[in-house]
Amino acid sequence: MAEPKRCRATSTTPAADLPEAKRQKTDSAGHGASRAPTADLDGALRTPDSDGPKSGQIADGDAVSPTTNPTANPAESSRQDTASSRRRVRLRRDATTLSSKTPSTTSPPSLRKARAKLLTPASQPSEDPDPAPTNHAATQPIFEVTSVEGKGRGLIARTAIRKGQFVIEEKPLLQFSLDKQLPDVQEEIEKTIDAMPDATKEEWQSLILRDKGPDIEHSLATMAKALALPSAHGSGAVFSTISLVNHHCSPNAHYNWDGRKGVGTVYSGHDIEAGEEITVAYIDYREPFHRRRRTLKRRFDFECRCDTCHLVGSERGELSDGRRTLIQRLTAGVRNEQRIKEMPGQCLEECHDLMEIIKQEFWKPAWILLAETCWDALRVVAAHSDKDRAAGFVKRAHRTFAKCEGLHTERVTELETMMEDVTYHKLWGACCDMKCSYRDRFGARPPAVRETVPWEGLSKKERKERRERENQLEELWLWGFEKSASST
Ligand SMILES: C[S@@+](CC[C@H](N)C(=O)[O-])C[C@H]1O[C@@H](n2cnc3c(N)ncnc32)[C@H](O)[C@@H]1O
Repeated sequence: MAEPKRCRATSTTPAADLPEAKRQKTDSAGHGASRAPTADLDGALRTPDSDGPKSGQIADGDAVSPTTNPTANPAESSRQDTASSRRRVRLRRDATTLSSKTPSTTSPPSLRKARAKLLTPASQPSEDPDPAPTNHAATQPIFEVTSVEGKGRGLIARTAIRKGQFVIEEKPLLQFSLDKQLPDVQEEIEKTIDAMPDATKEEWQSLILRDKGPDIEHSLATMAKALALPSAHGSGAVFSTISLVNHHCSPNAHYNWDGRKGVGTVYSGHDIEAGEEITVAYIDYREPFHRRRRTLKRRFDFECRCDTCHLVGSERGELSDGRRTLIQRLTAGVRNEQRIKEMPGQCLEECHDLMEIIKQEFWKPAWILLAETCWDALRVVAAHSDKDRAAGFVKRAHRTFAKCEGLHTERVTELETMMEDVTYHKLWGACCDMKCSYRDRFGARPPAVRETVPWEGLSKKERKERRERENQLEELWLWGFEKSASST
């Protein structure tokens, strides 16, 4: 077994960054405050994909210049400082005019509780059956780099990794535009490599994929593309360790670009056993087999050897491909602005179906896809000012995204603001001028989550059953699907 590779950037605990996260939250709240609550749905509606690259999918966008450390540029950071102080001034102005909508500076108990839960250190025993992002790796490497049959090198878990556990965070060795033509990328990369310190150059050299044959070794651009994962504004980033994580079409971990820190992060998507390979998705893995294969060949020049691609017969065709096609179709449907406007009830039901199919297709739930569906459902109910459901979706989306991406991403910060006041959603009330009632749009109001019958006089067994039922109801309510709760 190969010597474990040293991972460089695993020492930042989420708790250590809390003050900075809070500052950003205030900024984000200001954004919300400055937005008209009845923004036009057509203009304001944003698909989650347009927020930046998500789910390991490479997004198209602006070019970025290659750099080994995007945050180290003093001119850039002073520009960011000026921009953020200008934003704070604007925020204060918004706060005076919209004082009734501005969240209090101290977090409400619900938010404090949620944060505290998510920040439970890994070393402390947690009561939470579904624990939150933690940072074991700071003290003990939780993976090793070793060779994996048919895939070259890969990351193998050394210890059991729990769902939502932090695996690694790393600054890229280099970044380059994914939109440019190969010769231009080649030039861009050559310049960056020339400017690298010797140690970084060596790290880059060690990444070179020998199995791609002699040609690829001569084409830096093709090599970099084969190693790159999405980063800021449609650029690709090559990492010393993260670029060694192999692809899987039902991955057990989630790669994300943290634009605020300028680092790539990996969090486990579900429990991973010691000895199991840690995998992420390089592409949108909701696609059916043939499309995934084409995209992987075109962008990364390899044929996937994961278990999902090795399914045969109807297991792959009718079942896996059928479900993934349906997942894609339903996802497009629930993000369609016209449908959100005209048939929100239907969209919400489809979000529910979507979650069920996602749970069926991925033998361990694909949490990031569930979180994105929750985010989609939130947009539907927010556009129609459904406060009850929106609060449930916000809570669930926050919890799940925080597990997949950590606490610092734009989306998680935005959700925290909404946990204080859900009407900060960009689309809040965008469809409220519609001439139909709440009942027409969503059906009857959701039933109360907690039963009002008193507990006195119940036997121990009855109390236990009641508690279980209430927990079940609460779980469904958290997902926002009260209708299902009443039908169970
Ligand atoms: C970003 S690198 C990952 C690290 C690589 N295994 C190495 O040894 O350096 C991507 C390359 O790994 C291999 N690879 C990754 N995932 C794979 C998979 N699911 N099936 C087959 N090969 C894979 C392919 O050769 C691909 O071009």
